[in-house]
Amino acid sequence: MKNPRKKNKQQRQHSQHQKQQKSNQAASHGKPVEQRQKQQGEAALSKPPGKRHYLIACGGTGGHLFPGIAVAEILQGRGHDVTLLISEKKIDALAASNHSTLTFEKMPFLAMPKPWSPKMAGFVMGVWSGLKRCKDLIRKHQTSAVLGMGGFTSFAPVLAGKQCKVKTFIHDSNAVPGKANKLTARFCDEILLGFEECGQFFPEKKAKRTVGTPVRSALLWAATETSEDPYAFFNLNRELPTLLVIGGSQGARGVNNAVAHSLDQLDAIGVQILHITGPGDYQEMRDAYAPKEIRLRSHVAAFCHRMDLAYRVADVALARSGASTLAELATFGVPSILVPYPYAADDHQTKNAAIFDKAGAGMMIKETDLSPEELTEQVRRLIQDKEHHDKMEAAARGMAHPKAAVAIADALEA
Ligand SMILES: CC(=O)N[C@H]1[C@@H](OP(=O)(O)OP(=O)(O)OC[C@H]2O[C@@H](n3ccc(=O)[nH]c3=O)[C@H](O)[C@@H]2O)O[C@H](CO)[C@@H](O)[C@@H]1O
Repeated sequence: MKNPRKKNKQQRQHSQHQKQQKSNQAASHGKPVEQRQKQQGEAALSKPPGKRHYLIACGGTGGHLFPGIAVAEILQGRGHDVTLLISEKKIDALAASNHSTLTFEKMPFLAMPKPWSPKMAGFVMGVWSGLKRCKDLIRKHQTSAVLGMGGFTSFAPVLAGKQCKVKTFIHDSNAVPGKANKLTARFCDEILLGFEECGQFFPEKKAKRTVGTPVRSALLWAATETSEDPYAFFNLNRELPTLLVIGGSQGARGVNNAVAHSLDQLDAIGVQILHITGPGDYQEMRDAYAPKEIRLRSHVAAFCHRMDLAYRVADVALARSGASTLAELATFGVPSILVPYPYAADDHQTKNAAIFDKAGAGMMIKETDLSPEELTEQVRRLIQDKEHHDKMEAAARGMAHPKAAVAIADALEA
Protein backbone atom coordinates (compact mmCIF):
# COMPACT_ATOMS: atom_id res chain seq x y z
CA MET A 1 0.00 0.00 0.00
CA LYS A 2 1.40 3.38 -1.03
CA ASN A 3 1.50 6.06 1.58
CA PRO A 4 0.08 9.21 0.00
CA ARG A 5 1.21 11.33 2.97
CA LYS A 6 4.95 10.73 2.59
CA LYS A 7 5.56 13.51 0.08
CA ASN A 8 3.59 15.98 2.16
CA LYS A 9 5.48 14.92 5.25
CA GLN A 10 8.81 15.66 3.55
CA GLN A 11 7.59 19.03 2.30
CA ARG A 12 6.39 19.86 5.78
CA GLN A 13 9.70 18.77 7.23
CA HIS A 14 11.50 21.07 4.80
CA SER A 15 9.47 24.18 5.61
CA GLN A 16 9.58 23.24 9.29
CA HIS A 17 13.37 22.95 8.86
CA GLN A 18 13.59 26.55 7.75
CA LYS A 19 11.32 27.73 10.59
CA GLN A 20 13.23 25.72 13.17
CA GLN A 21 16.57 26.94 11.86
CA LYS A 22 15.38 30.52 12.37
CA SER A 23 14.08 29.68 15.82
CA ASN A 24 17.25 27.89 16.87
CA GLN A 25 19.38 30.67 15.49
CA ALA A 26 17.40 33.17 17.50
CA ALA A 27 17.74 30.91 20.52
CA SER A 28 21.49 30.91 20.15
CA HIS A 29 21.86 34.60 19.64
CA GLY A 30 21.32 34.47 15.88
CA LYS A 31 24.37 32.40 15.00
CA PRO A 32 24.03 29.64 12.39
CA VAL A 33 24.82 26.11 13.60
CA GLU A 34 28.16 25.71 11.75
CA GLN A 35 29.42 28.94 13.32
CA ARG A 36 28.17 27.84 16.74
CA GLN A 37 29.82 24.44 16.47
CA LYS A 38 33.12 26.07 15.48
CA GLN A 39 32.84 28.47 18.38
CA GLN A 40 31.97 25.62 20.75
CA GLY A 41 35.16 23.82 19.74
CA GLU A 42 37.26 26.97 20.10
CA ALA A 43 35.66 27.78 23.44
CA ALA A 44 36.53 24.36 24.82
CA LEU A 45 40.16 24.68 23.72
CA SER A 46 40.84 28.25 24.79
CA LYS A 47 38.99 28.06 28.18
CA PRO A 48 37.74 31.66 28.23
CA PRO A 49 37.83 33.53 31.56
CA GLY A 50 34.03 33.42 31.83
CA LYS A 51 34.07 29.62 31.95
CA ARG A 52 32.00 28.21 34.81
CA HIS A 53 31.01 24.88 36.25
CA TYR A 54 27.44 23.61 36.62
CA LEU A 55 26.11 20.54 38.38
CA ILE A 56 23.05 18.85 36.90
CA ALA A 57 21.44 16.03 38.89
CA CYS A 58 19.43 13.91 36.47
CA GLY A 59 19.64 10.28 37.52
CA GLY A 60 17.14 7.49 37.89
CA THR A 61 15.29 7.39 34.60
CA GLY A 62 15.54 8.54 30.98
CA GLY A 63 12.87 11.15 31.70
CA HIS A 64 15.29 12.96 34.04
CA LEU A 65 18.50 12.16 32.23
CA PHE A 66 17.74 13.22 28.65
CA PRO A 67 16.42 16.72 29.53
CA GLY A 68 19.49 17.12 31.79
CA ILE A 69 21.71 16.19 28.85
CA ALA A 70 19.89 18.73 26.68
CA VAL A 71 20.71 21.54 29.13
CA ALA A 72 24.31 20.30 29.54
CA GLU A 73 24.78 20.42 25.75
CA ILE A 74 23.81 24.09 25.67
CA LEU A 75 26.05 25.02 28.61
CA GLN A 76 28.95 23.05 27.19
CA GLY A 77 28.36 24.75 23.84
CA ARG A 78 28.77 28.08 25.65
CA GLY A 79 32.18 26.99 26.90
CA HIS A 80 31.25 25.92 30.44
CA ASP A 81 32.03 22.70 32.28
CA VAL A 82 29.14 20.54 33.37
CA THR A 83 29.03 17.48 35.61
CA LEU A 84 25.93 15.33 35.24
CA LEU A 85 25.08 13.28 38.31
CA ILE A 86 23.39 10.04 37.31
CA SER A 87 22.39 6.96 39.28
CA GLU A 88 23.90 3.49 39.23
CA LYS A 89 20.82 2.10 37.46
CA LYS A 90 21.40 0.28 34.16
CA ILE A 91 19.13 2.64 32.25
CA ASP A 92 21.33 5.62 33.20
CA ALA A 93 24.47 3.88 31.96
CA LEU A 94 22.70 2.89 28.74
CA ALA A 95 21.39 6.38 28.11
CA ALA A 96 24.68 8.06 28.99
CA SER A 97 26.72 5.68 26.82
CA ASN A 98 25.89 7.64 23.69
CA HIS A 99 27.12 11.00 25.03
CA SER A 100 30.86 10.65 25.30
CA THR A 101 31.64 14.38 25.29
CA LEU A 102 29.79 14.95 28.58
CA THR A 103 31.08 14.27 32.10
CA PHE A 104 28.98 11.88 34.18
CA GLU A 105 29.42 10.93 37.85
CA LYS A 106 27.49 8.11 39.44
CA MET A 107 25.60 8.49 42.72
CA PRO A 108 23.65 5.72 44.46
CA PHE A 109 19.99 5.60 43.33
CA LEU A 110 17.69 6.83 46.12
CA ALA A 111 13.97 6.22 46.40
CA MET A 112 12.14 7.54 49.45
CA PRO A 113 10.64 4.67 51.48
CA LYS A 114 7.39 4.94 53.48
CA PRO A 115 7.90 7.01 56.68
CA TRP A 116 8.12 4.07 59.13
CA SER A 117 9.80 1.62 56.77
CA PRO A 118 13.00 -0.08 58.02
CA LYS A 119 14.59 1.20 54.79
CA MET A 120 14.33 4.79 56.06
CA ALA A 121 17.66 4.62 57.92
CA GLY A 122 19.47 3.54 54.72
CA PHE A 123 17.75 6.33 52.79
CA VAL A 124 18.83 8.98 55.31
CA MET A 125 22.39 7.64 55.25
CA GLY A 126 22.31 7.74 51.44
CA VAL A 127 21.18 11.37 51.42
CA TRP A 128 23.82 12.26 54.02
CA SER A 129 26.70 10.68 52.11
CA GLY A 130 25.37 12.14 48.80
CA LEU A 131 25.27 15.55 50.45
CA LYS A 132 28.87 15.30 51.54
CA ARG A 133 30.00 14.14 48.11
CA CYS A 134 28.11 16.91 46.33
CA LYS A 135 29.53 19.58 48.65
CA ASP A 136 33.03 18.29 47.84
CA LEU A 137 32.23 18.47 44.12
CA ILE A 138 30.82 21.98 44.41
CA ARG A 139 33.90 23.22 46.31
CA LYS A 140 36.33 21.44 44.01
CA HIS A 141 34.82 22.88 40.82
CA GLN A 142 33.64 26.17 42.34
CA THR A 143 30.24 25.34 40.90
CA SER A 144 28.11 28.33 39.87
CA ALA A 145 24.67 26.72 40.01
CA VAL A 146 23.00 23.36 40.66
CA LEU A 147 20.04 22.05 38.67
CA GLY A 148 17.94 19.11 39.86
CA MET A 149 15.77 17.39 37.27
CA GLY A 150 13.61 15.52 39.81
CA GLY A 151 13.70 12.29 41.76
CA PHE A 152 15.46 11.74 45.09
CA THR A 153 18.77 11.46 43.26
CA SER A 154 18.61 15.24 42.87
CA PHE A 155 17.64 15.96 46.49
CA ALA A 156 21.17 15.82 47.97
CA PRO A 157 22.82 17.81 45.13
CA VAL A 158 20.28 20.65 45.39
CA LEU A 159 20.53 20.70 49.19
CA ALA A 160 24.34 20.72 48.89
CA GLY A 161 24.06 23.69 46.52
CA LYS A 162 21.87 25.52 49.01
CA GLN A 163 24.28 24.82 51.89
CA CYS A 164 27.26 25.94 49.78
CA LYS A 165 25.35 29.13 48.90
CA VAL A 166 25.28 28.61 45.15
CA LYS A 167 22.15 29.19 43.05
CA THR A 168 19.82 26.19 42.97
CA PHE A 169 17.12 25.32 40.44
CA ILE A 170 14.76 22.42 39.99
CA HIS A 171 12.92 21.39 36.85
CA ASP A 172 9.71 19.38 36.92
CA SER A 173 8.63 18.06 33.56
CA ASN A 174 5.29 16.53 34.56
CA ALA A 175 1.80 17.93 35.07
CA VAL A 176 2.02 16.90 38.74
CA PRO A 177 5.33 17.24 40.60
CA GLY A 178 7.16 14.32 42.13
CA LYS A 179 7.66 13.97 45.91
CA ALA A 180 11.34 14.86 45.71
CA ASN A 181 10.70 18.08 43.80
CA LYS A 182 7.97 19.13 46.23
CA LEU A 183 10.48 18.82 49.03
CA THR A 184 13.39 20.42 47.18
CA ALA A 185 11.12 23.27 46.06
CA ARG A 186 11.04 24.51 49.67
CA PHE A 187 14.65 25.61 49.61
CA CYS A 188 15.70 25.99 45.94
CA ASP A 189 15.95 29.44 44.34
CA GLU A 190 13.71 28.86 41.32
CA ILE A 191 11.32 26.22 39.98
CA LEU A 192 11.28 25.61 36.24
CA LEU A 193 8.27 23.82 34.79
CA GLY A 194 7.57 21.61 31.80
CA PHE A 195 3.81 22.21 32.04
CA GLU A 196 2.23 25.36 33.45
CA GLU A 197 -0.40 23.17 35.16
CA CYS A 198 2.29 21.89 37.52
CA GLY A 199 2.85 25.34 39.07
CA GLN A 200 -0.27 25.15 41.27
CA PHE A 201 1.32 22.38 43.35
CA PHE A 202 4.21 24.57 44.52
CA PRO A 203 4.08 27.42 47.05
CA GLU A 204 2.52 30.50 45.49
CA LYS A 205 5.31 32.84 46.52
CA LYS A 206 8.09 30.68 45.13
CA ALA A 207 9.78 31.93 41.94
CA LYS A 208 8.67 29.73 39.07
CA ARG A 209 8.32 29.84 35.32
CA THR A 210 7.19 27.53 32.54
CA VAL A 211 9.95 26.72 30.07
CA GLY A 212 8.84 23.35 28.66
CA THR A 213 10.81 20.12 28.80
CA PRO A 214 14.26 20.23 27.16
CA VAL A 215 14.85 18.00 24.17
CA ARG A 216 18.37 16.83 23.23
CA SER A 217 20.01 18.87 20.48
CA ALA A 218 20.36 15.85 18.18
CA LEU A 219 16.60 15.47 18.22
CA LEU A 220 15.92 19.17 17.75
CA TRP A 221 18.10 19.21 14.67
CA ALA A 222 16.76 15.93 13.33
CA ALA A 223 13.24 17.33 13.44
CA THR A 224 14.29 19.47 10.49
CA GLU A 225 17.43 17.82 9.11
CA THR A 226 16.80 15.33 6.33
CA SER A 227 20.22 14.19 5.11
CA GLU A 228 20.31 10.70 6.72
CA ASP A 229 17.76 8.17 5.46
CA PRO A 230 15.82 6.96 8.50
CA TYR A 231 14.01 4.22 6.55
CA ALA A 232 17.30 2.67 5.44
CA PHE A 233 18.59 2.85 9.05
CA PHE A 234 15.68 0.76 10.36
CA ASN A 235 15.34 -1.27 7.16
CA LEU A 236 11.77 -0.07 6.72
CA ASN A 237 9.78 0.69 3.57
CA ARG A 238 9.42 4.41 2.89
CA GLU A 239 6.21 3.78 0.95
CA LEU A 240 4.36 2.37 3.95
CA PRO A 241 2.82 4.31 6.84
CA THR A 242 4.79 3.69 10.03
CA LEU A 243 3.59 3.15 13.58
CA LEU A 244 6.20 3.91 16.24
CA VAL A 245 5.61 2.02 19.50
CA ILE A 246 7.52 3.40 22.47
CA GLY A 247 6.94 2.82 26.16
CA GLY A 248 9.31 5.40 27.68
CA SER A 249 12.93 4.77 28.54
CA GLN A 250 12.37 1.30 29.99
CA GLY A 251 9.57 0.00 27.79
CA ALA A 252 5.94 -0.62 28.76
CA ARG A 253 4.59 -4.11 29.23
CA GLY A 254 0.93 -3.06 28.86
CA VAL A 255 1.62 -1.33 25.54
CA ASN A 256 3.82 -4.19 24.29
CA ASN A 257 1.13 -6.76 25.08
CA ALA A 258 -1.58 -4.71 23.39
CA VAL A 259 0.50 -4.54 20.19
CA ALA A 260 1.40 -8.24 20.34
CA HIS A 261 -2.32 -9.07 20.39
CA SER A 262 -3.11 -6.68 17.54
CA LEU A 263 -0.47 -7.67 14.97
CA ASP A 264 -2.91 -9.37 12.59
CA GLN A 265 -5.31 -6.42 12.60
CA LEU A 266 -2.46 -3.91 12.19
CA ASP A 267 -1.07 -5.98 9.33
CA ALA A 268 -4.49 -5.87 7.66
CA ILE A 269 -4.49 -2.04 7.55
CA GLY A 270 -1.05 -2.04 5.87
CA VAL A 271 0.99 -0.34 8.55
CA GLN A 272 4.63 -1.16 9.31
CA ILE A 273 5.87 -1.02 12.90
CA LEU A 274 8.98 0.34 14.58
CA HIS A 275 8.66 -1.18 18.03
CA ILE A 276 10.98 -0.18 20.88
CA THR A 277 10.18 -2.75 23.51
CA GLY A 278 12.45 -1.89 26.45
CA PRO A 279 15.10 -4.44 27.50
CA GLY A 280 12.74 -6.54 29.68
CA ASP A 281 10.23 -7.56 26.98
CA TYR A 282 12.56 -7.70 23.98
CA GLN A 283 12.76 -11.45 23.45
CA GLU A 284 9.06 -11.98 24.07
CA MET A 285 8.17 -9.33 21.52
CA ARG A 286 10.61 -10.69 18.93
CA ASP A 287 8.87 -14.02 19.34
CA ALA A 288 5.47 -12.38 18.88
CA TYR A 289 6.55 -10.81 15.58
CA ALA A 290 8.45 -13.86 14.29
CA PRO A 291 5.55 -15.72 12.63
CA LYS A 292 4.31 -12.48 11.01
CA GLU A 293 7.60 -11.17 9.67
CA ILE A 294 6.92 -12.13 6.08
CA ARG A 295 3.68 -10.16 5.95
CA LEU A 296 4.28 -7.36 8.39
CA ARG A 297 7.32 -5.18 7.98
CA SER A 298 8.72 -4.35 11.35
CA HIS A 299 11.82 -3.35 13.24
CA VAL A 300 11.92 -4.48 16.87
CA ALA A 301 14.59 -3.11 19.21
CA ALA A 302 15.17 -3.29 22.97
CA PHE A 303 16.52 0.26 23.14
CA CYS A 304 17.01 2.88 20.46
CA HIS A 305 19.98 5.24 20.46
CA ARG A 306 18.66 6.98 17.35
CA MET A 307 15.37 8.40 18.52
CA ASP A 308 16.07 11.26 16.11
CA LEU A 309 15.55 8.85 13.22
CA ALA A 310 12.76 6.92 14.94
CA TYR A 311 10.56 10.03 15.20
CA ARG A 312 11.29 10.88 11.57
CA VAL A 313 9.82 7.64 10.24
CA ALA A 314 6.82 7.82 12.57
CA ASP A 315 3.48 8.74 10.98
CA VAL A 316 1.76 7.91 14.23
CA ALA A 317 3.00 6.84 17.65
CA LEU A 318 1.60 4.58 20.32
CA ALA A 319 3.31 5.72 23.49
CA ARG A 320 3.28 6.11 27.25
CA SER A 321 2.86 9.72 28.33
CA GLY A 322 6.18 10.37 30.04
CA ALA A 323 7.12 14.04 29.80
CA SER A 324 10.17 13.69 27.55
CA THR A 325 8.34 11.38 25.17
CA LEU A 326 5.59 14.01 24.89
CA ALA A 327 8.10 16.83 24.37
CA GLU A 328 9.76 14.84 21.59
CA LEU A 329 6.47 13.86 19.90
CA ALA A 330 5.61 17.56 19.89
CA THR A 331 9.00 18.52 18.46
CA PHE A 332 8.51 16.15 15.54
CA GLY A 333 4.77 16.80 15.21
CA VAL A 334 3.93 13.11 15.52
CA PRO A 335 0.23 12.42 16.21
CA SER A 336 -0.05 9.99 19.08
CA ILE A 337 -2.22 7.49 20.86
CA LEU A 338 -1.22 7.95 24.48
CA VAL A 339 -1.58 5.15 27.00
CA PRO A 340 -0.66 6.50 30.47
CA TYR A 341 1.17 4.17 32.83
CA PRO A 342 -1.65 3.46 35.30
CA TYR A 343 0.62 3.15 38.36
CA ALA A 344 2.70 6.31 37.88
CA ALA A 345 3.07 8.44 41.03
CA ASP A 346 -0.06 10.57 41.59
CA ASP A 347 -1.26 9.28 38.20
CA HIS A 348 0.89 11.98 36.61
CA GLN A 349 1.01 10.25 33.21
CA THR A 350 -2.78 10.52 32.90
CA LYS A 351 -2.52 14.22 33.70
CA ASN A 352 0.31 14.67 31.16
CA ALA A 353 -1.70 12.85 28.48
CA ALA A 354 -4.86 14.81 29.33
CA ILE A 355 -3.06 18.06 28.49
CA PHE A 356 -2.12 16.72 25.06
CA ASP A 357 -5.56 15.23 24.54
CA LYS A 358 -7.28 18.52 25.42
CA ALA A 359 -5.03 20.41 22.99
CA GLY A 360 -5.84 17.90 20.23
CA ALA A 361 -2.12 16.99 20.12
CA GLY A 362 -2.71 13.32 20.93
CA MET A 363 -5.50 11.04 22.00
CA MET A 364 -5.53 9.36 25.37
CA ILE A 365 -6.69 5.75 25.80
CA LYS A 366 -6.63 3.98 29.15
CA GLU A 367 -4.58 0.80 29.15
CA THR A 368 -7.70 -1.18 30.13
CA ASP A 369 -9.52 0.11 27.02
CA LEU A 370 -6.72 -0.73 24.62
CA SER A 371 -8.33 -3.67 22.77
CA PRO A 372 -6.91 -4.79 19.41
CA GLU A 373 -10.02 -3.37 17.71
CA GLU A 374 -9.74 0.05 19.40
CA LEU A 375 -6.01 0.27 18.80
CA THR A 376 -6.29 -0.69 15.15
CA GLU A 377 -9.20 1.68 14.54
CA GLN A 378 -7.32 4.65 16.02
CA VAL A 379 -4.16 3.84 14.03
CA ARG A 380 -6.25 3.35 10.87
CA ARG A 381 -7.93 6.73 11.31
CA LEU A 382 -4.62 8.48 11.78
CA ILE A 383 -2.99 6.95 8.73
CA GLN A 384 -6.00 7.07 6.40
CA ASP A 385 -7.81 10.26 7.44
CA LYS A 386 -5.40 12.94 6.31
CA GLU A 387 -7.40 15.80 7.80
CA HIS A 388 -7.52 14.13 11.22
CA HIS A 389 -3.79 13.38 11.01
CA ASP A 390 -2.76 16.86 9.93
CA LYS A 391 -4.88 18.54 12.59
CA MET A 392 -3.25 16.45 15.30
CA GLU A 393 0.19 17.00 13.83
CA ALA A 394 -0.28 20.79 13.90
CA ALA A 395 -1.63 20.69 17.46
CA ALA A 396 1.33 18.53 18.53
CA ARG A 397 3.80 21.00 17.04
CA GLY A 398 1.99 23.72 18.96
CA MET A 399 2.95 21.97 22.21
CA ALA A 400 6.70 22.02 21.43
CA HIS A 401 9.16 24.16 23.40
CA PRO A 402 12.28 24.13 21.20
CA LYS A 403 13.97 26.71 23.41
CA ALA A 404 13.41 24.94 26.75
CA ALA A 405 17.05 23.90 27.18
CA VAL A 406 18.25 27.37 26.17
CA ALA A 407 15.87 29.02 28.66
CA ILE A 408 17.13 26.80 31.48
CA ALA A 409 20.78 27.38 30.52
CA ASP A 410 20.05 31.14 30.52
CA ALA A 411 18.55 30.89 34.01
CA LEU A 412 21.58 29.01 35.32
CA GLU A 413 24.01 31.40 33.70
CA ALA A 414 22.24 34.59 34.78
C1 LIG B 1 6.77 5.05 34.50
C2 LIG B 1 7.15 6.43 34.89
O1 LIG B 1 6.88 6.86 35.99
N1 LIG B 1 7.80 7.14 33.97
C3 LIG B 1 8.27 8.48 34.22
C4 LIG B 1 9.70 8.61 33.74
O2 LIG B 1 9.61 8.26 32.38
P1 LIG B 1 10.69 7.74 31.37
O3 LIG B 1 12.03 7.59 31.96
O4 LIG B 1 10.11 6.61 30.66
O5 LIG B 1 10.80 9.04 30.51
P2 LIG B 1 10.02 9.76 29.36
O6 LIG B 1 8.92 9.04 28.77
O7 LIG B 1 9.76 11.12 29.88
O8 LIG B 1 11.21 9.83 28.30
C5 LIG B 1 11.84 8.73 27.75
C6 LIG B 1 13.12 9.20 27.17
O9 LIG B 1 13.90 8.09 26.80
C7 LIG B 1 14.31 8.21 25.44
N2 LIG B 1 14.42 6.87 24.88
C8 LIG B 1 13.44 5.96 25.11
C9 LIG B 1 13.55 4.70 24.59
C10 LIG B 1 14.67 4.38 23.80
O10 LIG B 1 14.84 3.27 23.31
N3 LIG B 1 15.61 5.34 23.58
C11 LIG B 1 15.53 6.57 24.12
O11 LIG B 1 16.41 7.40 23.90
C12 LIG B 1 13.24 9.03 24.78
O12 LIG B 1 13.72 9.60 23.60
C13 LIG B 1 12.94 10.03 25.90
O13 LIG B 1 13.86 11.07 25.89
O14 LIG B 1 10.16 9.95 33.95
C14 LIG B 1 9.41 10.98 33.32
C15 LIG B 1 9.99 12.32 33.75
O15 LIG B 1 9.75 12.55 35.09
C16 LIG B 1 7.92 10.88 33.67
O16 LIG B 1 7.19 11.80 32.90
C17 LIG B 1 7.43 9.47 33.43
O17 LIG B 1 6.07 9.37 33.77
